Amino acid sequence: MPLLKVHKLTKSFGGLTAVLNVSMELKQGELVGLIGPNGAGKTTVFNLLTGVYVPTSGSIILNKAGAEQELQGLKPHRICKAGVARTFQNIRLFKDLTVFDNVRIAMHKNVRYGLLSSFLHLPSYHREEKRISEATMELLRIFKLDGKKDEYAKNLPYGEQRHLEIARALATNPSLLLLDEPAAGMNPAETAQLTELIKWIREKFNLTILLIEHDMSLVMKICERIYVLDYGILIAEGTPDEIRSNKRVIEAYLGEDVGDA
Ligand SMILES: Nc1ncnc2c1ncn2[C@@H]1O[C@H](COP(=O)(O)OP(=O)(O)OP(=O)(O)O)[C@@H](O)[C@H]1O
Repeated sequence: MPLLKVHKLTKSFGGLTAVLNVSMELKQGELVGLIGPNGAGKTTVFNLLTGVYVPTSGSIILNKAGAEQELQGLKPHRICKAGVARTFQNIRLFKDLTVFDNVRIAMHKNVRYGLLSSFLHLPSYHREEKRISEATMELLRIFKLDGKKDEYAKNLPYGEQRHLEIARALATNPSLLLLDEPAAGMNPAETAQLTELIKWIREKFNLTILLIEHDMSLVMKICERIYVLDYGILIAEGTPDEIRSNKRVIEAYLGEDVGDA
């Protein structure tokens, strides 16, 4: 049973159909790319998967430990709780909070104390807060941000803000991670480093990853499969080699000489 099953997903905005009958499946542990020209509908697919938009039609089914859950129509926080986390094309951190608090707040999705014990500051509250602080620091160490835990997010260099956004997404303990253009704005050295990091976190956190990316060196290097969108329609699906040599994809998006990894 796939981890995620998307069936005939459609989203129209008035007269414009941004996504039409998109079906895709992600197996547990896969690292899959979603590519296509500007305006093809990639971010709209992410917004549908995370509850920012309600689909016009179609279904999104997440399978967790053998139980299927329909996600379409759920609010973003319910979808996050179900195990889907994301980053954004334009970084959306809590810019006026510290690096530590950005991650700590995301961890609170999984708190194990009730409102009453928090109000009364019972031992269970203190135990849980300690656990959250330790787990937050552990994540910051992984992303080499522990030395900057007290800095405001807005003061981090761009590349580190992108890392912090991924750390914050992981703090919600997802089974599916959606990365929207994680390499945008990065130089080649930063992109190479990010490529390794994405591979590594997949193993470490037992994740399934779907990523949107225009940097074909990254996509072709780490994705096992790739879906290609054009004008809201899936025009191809396959391995990096199949996509590289797909005539329709070359015409719509890649051009003749792209994609050597
Ligand atoms: N909220 C909205 N209201 C109206 N139209 C929208 C909305 N969101 C997206 N669109 C339209 O849907 C289409 C797909 O946009 P989308 O942002 O999903 O493309 P994309 O593939 O992510 O592009 P890019 O690579 O440039 O980020 C575009 O024509 C866009 O203008």
